[in-house]
Amino acid sequence: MAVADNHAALSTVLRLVNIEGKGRGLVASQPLKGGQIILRDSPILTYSAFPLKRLQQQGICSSNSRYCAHCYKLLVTGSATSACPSCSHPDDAIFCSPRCQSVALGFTHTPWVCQSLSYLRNCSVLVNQQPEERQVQARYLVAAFNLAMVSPSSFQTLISLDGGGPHGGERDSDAAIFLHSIISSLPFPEGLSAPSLEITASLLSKDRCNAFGLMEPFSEHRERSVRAYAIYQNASLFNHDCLPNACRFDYVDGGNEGNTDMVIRMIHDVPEGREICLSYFPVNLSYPQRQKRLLDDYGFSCICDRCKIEANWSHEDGDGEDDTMEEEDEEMSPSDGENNEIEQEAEEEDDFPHAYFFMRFLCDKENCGGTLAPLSPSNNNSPNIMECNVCGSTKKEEL
Ligand SMILES: C[S@@+](CC[C@H](N)C(=O)[O-])C[C@H]1O[C@@H](n2cnc3c(N)ncnc32)[C@H](O)[C@@H]1O
Repeated sequence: MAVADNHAALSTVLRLVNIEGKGRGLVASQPLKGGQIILRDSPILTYSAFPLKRLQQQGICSSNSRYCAHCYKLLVTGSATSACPSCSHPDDAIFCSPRCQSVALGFTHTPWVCQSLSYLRNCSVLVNQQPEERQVQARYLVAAFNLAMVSPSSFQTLISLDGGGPHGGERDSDAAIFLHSIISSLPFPEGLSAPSLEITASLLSKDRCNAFGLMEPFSEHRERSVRAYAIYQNASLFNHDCLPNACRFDYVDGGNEGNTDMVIRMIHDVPEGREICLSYFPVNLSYPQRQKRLLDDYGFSCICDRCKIEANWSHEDGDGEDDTMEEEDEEMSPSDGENNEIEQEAEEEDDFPHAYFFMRFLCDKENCGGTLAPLSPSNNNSPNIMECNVCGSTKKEEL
């Protein structure tokens, strides 16, 4: 059933529908081809993924890199930058160009944001006694309340996003109580009161369910980490599947305007009417890791076809945190006894769709774990060239 809402400009190839057990979702309104771009979306809100106080001296911070405080492009050492006239913090006030600075001062780095971030950075109970995640959540709340002031309609869009079901806000209730007490002391402009605890909790749940990480540049020698988070009005409507049929590309360090736009491309062909899903994390996570992430962050248990199969495997990694599929394969052992061979054969048969997906669409570059999708057929690209959405490498598909 198609749903009426304010996403009219969504895309001509996607239809917004209600899907039982998932809320809203997007389906193909016509047959779609592998590589086809089905959505381009600009963020309604972005914020830095770095804590307010980077603890580099203790080796805790994962990156020494600096990014433009507005568009999050990498700032190359020695390149000309431009700074906020009222503050000089290297994470929050350095811009890659006078243009970014001028847009930021009227929008993302207003005097109120500038003052609020300085205030929070001096808030000892936040920066010295709380986990780094809490500091990043505080940044997000500043960005969200600023959005309410500079673009009330975008703030309404943010509030309208899914927050992980009716109990979504409860997952962050401790964080909400703590952050609300701190945020209430921010210097809100005259005539504007601090938001209620309920709004704070609701905003945190929107962030948890909808923020996409803009990753730091790929390196074969370092863990992937996030440089900034971005929330998109339309890309937030894609539901999750552990074997997705579309994936996201971004080109944060490329291009000029719109470098934080998200591009969603089809991984393979699908018929009209098929739901289009992304994977909310790298596809090579193990079953326990995926289930934990989905329950903790998004509030649901995944029952996609891949999870139905993998639920019957034995999972020995108790904490479910560290192992990817490749590592887990070694740990997964069928139960002892004469049925071993039969179980093994059944597993291998059931595995087939996964094996095919991993062989064809999982990037095999060291430390990458990205998904491969064909280049867009509309740009006169040679057929069968696959591009990785993490490391950006391309390879010709052997058919
Ligand atoms: C980014 S939103 C996706 C759009 C959302 N369904 C809506 O109505 O706006 C993420 C939320 O969608 C729901 N969701 C996404 N994928 C799902 C799935 N495979 N099974 C059940 N619920 C899902 C969960 O409530 C999740 O917190």
